[in-house]
Amino acid sequence: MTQSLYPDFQILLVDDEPAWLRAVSLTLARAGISNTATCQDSRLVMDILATRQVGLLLLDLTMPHLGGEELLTLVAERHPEVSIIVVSGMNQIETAVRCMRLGAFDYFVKTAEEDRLVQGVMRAIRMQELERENRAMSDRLLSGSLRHPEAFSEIVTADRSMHAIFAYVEAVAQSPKPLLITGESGVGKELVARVSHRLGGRSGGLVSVNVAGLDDNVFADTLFGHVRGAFTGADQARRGMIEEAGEGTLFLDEIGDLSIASQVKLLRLIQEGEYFPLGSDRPKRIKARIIVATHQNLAAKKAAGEFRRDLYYRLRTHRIHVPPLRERPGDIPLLVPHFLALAARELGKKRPTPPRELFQLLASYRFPGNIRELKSMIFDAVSVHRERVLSLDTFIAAIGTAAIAQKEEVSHWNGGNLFRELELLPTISDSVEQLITEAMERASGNQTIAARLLGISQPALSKRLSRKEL
Ligand SMILES: Nc1ncnc2c1ncn2[C@@H]1O[C@H](COP(=O)(O)OP(=O)(O)OP(=O)(O)O)[C@@H](O)[C@H]1O
Repeated sequence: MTQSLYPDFQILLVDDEPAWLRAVSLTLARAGISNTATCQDSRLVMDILATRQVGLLLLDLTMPHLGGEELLTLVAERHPEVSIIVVSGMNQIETAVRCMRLGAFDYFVKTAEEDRLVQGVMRAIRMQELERENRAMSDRLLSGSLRHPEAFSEIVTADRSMHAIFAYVEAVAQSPKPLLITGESGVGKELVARVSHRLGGRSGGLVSVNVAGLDDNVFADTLFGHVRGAFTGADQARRGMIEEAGEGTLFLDEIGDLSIASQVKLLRLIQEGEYFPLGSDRPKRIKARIIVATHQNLAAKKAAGEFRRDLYYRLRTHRIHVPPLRERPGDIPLLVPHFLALAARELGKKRPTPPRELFQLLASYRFPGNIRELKSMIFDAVSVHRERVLSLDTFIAAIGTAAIAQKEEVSHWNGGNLFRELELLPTISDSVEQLITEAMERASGNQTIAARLLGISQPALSKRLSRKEL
């Protein structure tokens, strides 16, 4: 079995003393830092840097032929992407200051404790990882191209903002930091989370938990699990979802609904990377990546004191906002045939042809339930349809009901009187005329649709239109 090396880049130890090289390699290997190489001749270092993926250099200062300070100057100038830690036999503050000025990341004395050196190396590794991640992310975002366009095939869209989201999802897919996905209900947040998991190339699966409505104890039990006897009724130990996710992804949906007590638990989990199963005093490490989603406005919840500020900042390191369907109307003509084919396949029917008016009707609607709503409208229509051409009736019925529901919401907010704010009232005939004109505009001139929006029959609308020659 081949063991993977850590970190992804090589750490080169340079010193003319073989005993020191061996000792430091061993110390680092014991701390899990295995991707190391050694070099006894400082004159070879520049060639090695030109040919290998070195990210960090551990450099002695006193070496024959090419001294450490000279080499440090050369590397800092020609390979600014490589971090350098100086490990010197000399405990002189002036030398340390000079080295830092020349570009060293850190300075250690050879007699210092092993632990301090290991911690310094870990710090430099993390910094390198962060820089590499940022570089990769900007390269990909700037090039605008996707490395794995096939991963996004489930997400049907031609919208530019969605393509920008794809590039971002790809860029941060391998980051260990959490990913926050916001957007109205039904816009496709879970779909984005699934693609992100797939692109992360993680060895475990994707485990989804909807945290809305979970009280704090159930939240902790669901995520952390419990040991046998942890509480009355805990006859068996239970693995939590974190363990289920293993080295995969833990997707927490509806994070905006989390109670403050559970927010504290989630914050600790993210900060410390550790958790305690209920009833256990032995901490476990989380290996999964966390993705969270919400349809709520977290910034507003934070401002209202309903969402913890520290958790909010932790979660928003990588964030995506998926726009609602009404802001990408160009996607409707792509989504309709996609869902028609899907529905026909799932319902074992022939794929119906959508009537032309369907697109006008859909374009006039705001889709508060977004793509999920469009999908279910199409599934409904296909399930009742018999003719070759799809009937508009189910759509008109669905949109009519939803439009009434929307109107009720609006009238609730405005106190139910559209005219109260007006100084001068329009005449009845002016109001009717404007209402009809607005409905016809929203329905792109389709009388059947406009009549549904107005709550009258099509012949009644037609009569009014011809009467007023609107
Ligand atoms: N661009 C898209 N292409 C194809 N199907 C989509 C697209 N966006 C969403 N869907 C489908 O719409 C439905 C809703 O998507 P999803 O569950 O991802 O939304 P959500 O934003 O997570 O919703 P909620 O906030 O209610 O959890 C799913 O069946 C999903 O497959």
